[in-house]
Amino acid sequence: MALLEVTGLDASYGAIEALSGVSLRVEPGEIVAILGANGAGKTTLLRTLTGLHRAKAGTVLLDGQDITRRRAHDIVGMGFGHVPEGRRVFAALEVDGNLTMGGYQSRKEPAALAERRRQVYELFPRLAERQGQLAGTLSGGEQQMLAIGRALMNAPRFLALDEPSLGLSPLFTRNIFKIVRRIREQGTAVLLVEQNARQALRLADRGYVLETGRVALEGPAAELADDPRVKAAYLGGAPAEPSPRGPVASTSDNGGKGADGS
Ligand SMILES: Nc1ncnc2c1ncn2[C@@H]1O[C@H](COP(=O)(O)OP(=O)(O)OP(=O)(O)O)[C@@H](O)[C@H]1O
Repeated sequence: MALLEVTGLDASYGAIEALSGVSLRVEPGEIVAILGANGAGKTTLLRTLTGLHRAKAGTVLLDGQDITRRRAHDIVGMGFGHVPEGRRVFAALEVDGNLTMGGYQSRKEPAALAERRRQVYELFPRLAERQGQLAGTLSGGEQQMLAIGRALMNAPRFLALDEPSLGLSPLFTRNIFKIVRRIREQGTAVLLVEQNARQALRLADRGYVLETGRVALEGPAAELADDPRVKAAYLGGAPAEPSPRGPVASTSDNGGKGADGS
């Protein structure tokens, strides 16, 4: 059984249909990348999976349990971690206080929490050095580390990351991608939304390309990286022949970043 099984997911904002019939799965221990141009529905997908936005139709199963209309708080408690776009750390709290907030649901298990805190600091030595620093004064890359560390305080079985490399230098980006690999090695499956398609496909086992709210392409990451349509739209390759399944989103619509997000 897949760890995450999404079937026919629809979501909208008033009259705007943001997701139409999205189906995808993530197996235990997998890293799955979600690619797509600006406005393709990637953030809406994560927000709908994590209960922050209400699905209009479809089902989301986490380890066989229906979480489609559960509250965000309950979904976190079931082992689904979410690192939202834009980091959103608690700026007025110290680094360590942010980790405490992340582990709030396990507050009655102090020994387990202490062990997770130790693991987070081992994963992010830079945060360990800054335990007492106010989160709002951390650099962007450090805030991203903290946002990931905070989500890990719940020991998630499954972690959804929304654009973890956004706005980071190439060095920090490489570091974050290494961390994602280590998180997987520690047994957490990852759903990774990224504009940095080249690196995301190198890291991921499989991927899905979203186009105007629909899954336009899916497959093993290596096959996607080799697909002429993906190359043309996301990897800075030569323009592809028109797709029989419709056009893949245009290269000019990637937020003004280079094809690999640098
Ligand atoms: N709060 C909202 N109210 C109305 N429309 C919204 C809202 N949030 C997103 N949308 C619309 O839903 C569609 C999908 O947006 P979404 O943010 O999920 O895309 P995305 O793939 O994450 O884009 P980006 O890469 O630019 O972050 C877009 O057309 C967007 O304008």
